[in-house]
Amino acid sequence: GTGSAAAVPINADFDIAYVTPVTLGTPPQTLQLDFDSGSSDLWVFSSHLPTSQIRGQQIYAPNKSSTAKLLDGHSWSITYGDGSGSRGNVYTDNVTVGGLTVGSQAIECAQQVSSSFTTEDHIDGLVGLGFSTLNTVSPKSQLTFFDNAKSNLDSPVFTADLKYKQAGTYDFGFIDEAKYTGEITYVPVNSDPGYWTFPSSGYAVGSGNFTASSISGIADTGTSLVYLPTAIVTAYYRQVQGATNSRSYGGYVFPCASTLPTFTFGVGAARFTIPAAYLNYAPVTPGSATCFGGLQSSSGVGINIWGDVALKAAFVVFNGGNPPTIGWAAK
Ligand SMILES: CSC[C@H](NC(=O)[C@H](Cc1ccccc1)OC(=O)N1CCC(N)CC1)C(=O)N[C@@H](CC1CCCCC1)[C@@H](O)COc1ccncc1
Repeated sequence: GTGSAAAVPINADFDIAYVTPVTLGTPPQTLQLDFDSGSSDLWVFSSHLPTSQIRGQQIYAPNKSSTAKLLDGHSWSITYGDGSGSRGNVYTDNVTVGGLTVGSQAIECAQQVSSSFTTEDHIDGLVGLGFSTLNTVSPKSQLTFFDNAKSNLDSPVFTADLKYKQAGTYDFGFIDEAKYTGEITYVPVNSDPGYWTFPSSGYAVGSGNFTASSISGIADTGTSLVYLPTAIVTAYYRQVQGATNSRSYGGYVFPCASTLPTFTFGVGAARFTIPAAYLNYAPVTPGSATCFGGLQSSSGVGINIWGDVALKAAFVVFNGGNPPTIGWAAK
């Protein structure tokens, strides 16, 4: 089988995250979920949450689904890189994404969410697409939607075609040739950390020379920005008039009117250029003349992350075969 669903930006002014409609249970309950290749829990706002923690989100009510089953004695608790988090209990039920259905998928029902989830009313939960080793359900960890679907997929892959300020798609089980140009460059994935970790072959700032250097990082659809080693990031912002590394704003900022260089990264022999517009991420506060960069240092994060700012400059194939690989193509 195959599936295909839209990835819709949750904010009209800048791409902080993308959500995809997912139907759960019988009769179907549709929620807008953030597909996140940087984590491996499928969790939802649920009828088990105190109403004080719900602010406009859609919820999944297992007791309204004839196919829901409590996973007795199981719980989950997750904390993300930005400090947000959630926890709760677990049901299994049918989950459908873009025509692809998984029966008895673990649906982690939130009983508590952190304030940043309560205030982000466009995200009703997450679909983790990382490796199932990262799943937080205890005492028995659960499989991701992709891992459960894999044996029924025409091909054990999902692809991300994220776009700048417009809807893109996530496809499951097939590679849509119409979504990319040229060849797909595949490189090995180290799944041991549980992320889609792959080697990049180097970078260039604007029209400058390409610096060959092996950079290990993760392809993370759930992270908005790109986080790379400080040496690379300082080389980039040296080319930006008025750029400073602001402690108060938590990263590199610059006058919104500044001209930004592009940023090119290598995957094997292939080269992908992130347009300057993607790197002029957003005003630090609405209407401010100071803007926050889409490229930031990974020194505070602990791992290099190729987030949405980079992913939307390419068509990316997450190949869950044995061994797993990741493919990058121009589009
Ligand atoms: C450097 S990992 C930071 C990253 N979270 C972000 O990217 C959030 C995303 C967001 C925030 C608010 C609303 C909507 C989306 O956005 C920002 O943090 N920013 C964008 C806006 C900008 N002004 C400031 C920076 C992150 O934890 N991702 C995880 C998934 C994410 C969690 C929050 C909800 C949306 C999904 C995940 O893939 C990676 O988990 C880890 C990474 C590293 N070790 C542990 C966990």
